[in-house]
Amino acid sequence: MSSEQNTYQASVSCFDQPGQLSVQQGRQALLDAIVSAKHPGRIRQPIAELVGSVLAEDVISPINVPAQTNAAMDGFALALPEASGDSFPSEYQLVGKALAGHGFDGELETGQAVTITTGAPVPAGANSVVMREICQPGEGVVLIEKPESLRLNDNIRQAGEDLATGQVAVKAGTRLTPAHQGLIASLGLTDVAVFKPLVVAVFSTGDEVVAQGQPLPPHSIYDTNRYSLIALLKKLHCEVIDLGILPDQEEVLAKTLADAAVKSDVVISSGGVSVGVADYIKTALARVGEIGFWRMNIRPGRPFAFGCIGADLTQDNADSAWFFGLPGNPVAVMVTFMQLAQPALRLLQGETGWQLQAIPAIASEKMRSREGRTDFHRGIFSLSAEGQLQVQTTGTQGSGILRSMTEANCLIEIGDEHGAIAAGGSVKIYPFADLL
Ligand SMILES: Nc1nc2c(c(=O)[nH]1)N[C@H]1C(S)=C(S)[C@@H](COP(=O)(O)OP(=O)(O)OC[C@H]3O[C@@H](n4cnc5c(N)ncnc54)[C@H](O)[C@@H]3O)O[C@H]1N2
Ligand code: MOO
Repeated sequence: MSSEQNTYQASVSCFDQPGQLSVQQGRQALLDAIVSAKHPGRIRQPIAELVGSVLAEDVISPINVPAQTNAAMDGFALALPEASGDSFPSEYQLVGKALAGHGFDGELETGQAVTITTGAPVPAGANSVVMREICQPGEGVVLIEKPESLRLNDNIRQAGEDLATGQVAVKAGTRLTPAHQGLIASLGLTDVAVFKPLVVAVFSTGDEVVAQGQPLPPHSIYDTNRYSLIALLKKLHCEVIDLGILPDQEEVLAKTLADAAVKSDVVISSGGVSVGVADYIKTALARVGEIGFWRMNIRPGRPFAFGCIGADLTQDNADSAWFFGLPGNPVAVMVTFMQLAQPALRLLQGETGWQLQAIPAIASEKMRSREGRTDFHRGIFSLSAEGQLQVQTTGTQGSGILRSMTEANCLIEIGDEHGAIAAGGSVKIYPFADLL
């Protein structure tokens, strides 16, 4: 901690971090601080409502999927002579039907066939399925137009080829997608164990910040940050407590933080975290908890603060919560949420193996930055005619210009090691696909 941070001492230490951090160090420090924190408890979640939840236990397949070996095409199931190499007869004796949901009870002898539909069980003795389009069914026989195209095991889906009984279908810690929901449904399960939603309390600060529906007095601004934050948190599947807009008063902020920690796992504020004479978030937090670190070499978002409210959060402590103090500028709020708060929130939700997706791209224009600081520009990526991933900025990059976020499809990162990037230089981009 810097000497400035050391003036904000709390009773119990969750942290052991030095002063101004790089983005990498800050992200790691957040993860290190919370890695041993308790996950929220578990609940059983019905299979129609799994998307966005984090799986709390491995899902083990109780059955083979598919349960039976079945046809992948509408046509005829054939019993080919196995020992005839690649040369098969063109005529087969038609002895019955196997329709989806209705099997054929007998066993085929070599040279016999049944009509079959996609998904119907392949009868015993059959070893190939041939598409209807290249067959001519007749009275008691079926003729294959090009017998040289026949292959053993063609168009047959083996029992258990998707999942075998006892196989791990989805690992604990996975954030569930529509594909997982479908896969879990295919096992016949009605519900699975997921982590309870993380409860996150959110408020805006500032005497100039006004709620929607009110007239806008001189020197004021409508509250933007609470709404972008609530939307981001809901996308992350958190349960949100909206604490509204708080005035620039240390006493009120300290009381709100302490109260919020009792009913939430995480508290996120915006504004009041810099060095202005009315910026009280840090002093308020110091009264009811501890600042882990404050200020990072990031733009936008330099005054970002992280800490805890109440006692040691590595223990099961219902009156404590993690705290993220995001800067007031609306772009800084979204950038610090995505780059810093998001990985920590996902870890607290029990999600494992998730990482921010950084992709190399070529800058289509000159981009400003400074060595020793990580800059995040709002960008629009596309593929060039040559198939090269390229990115341009959305134009003016002020930290209060939220339009830049709405026009972008990614953040462009210019790391600490770089100054300005010339057109044609390499940058990293973070596509918005995950959250926006
Ligand atoms: N002397 C210094 N001044 C500033 C520094 C610094 O290092 N030294 N850092 C600048 C940076 S960078 C940022 S970012 C801001 C952040 O400061 P705060 O977190 O204290 O934010 P505020 O001063 O409260 O507000 C900044 C800006 O954002 C507007 N705002 C605040 N809340 C909302 C909201 N809910 N919805 C919409 N807009 C909001 C506020 O009106 C201000 O314009 O500090 C710089 N200054
Ligand atoms: O870095 Mo602050 O976040 O620009 O406005």
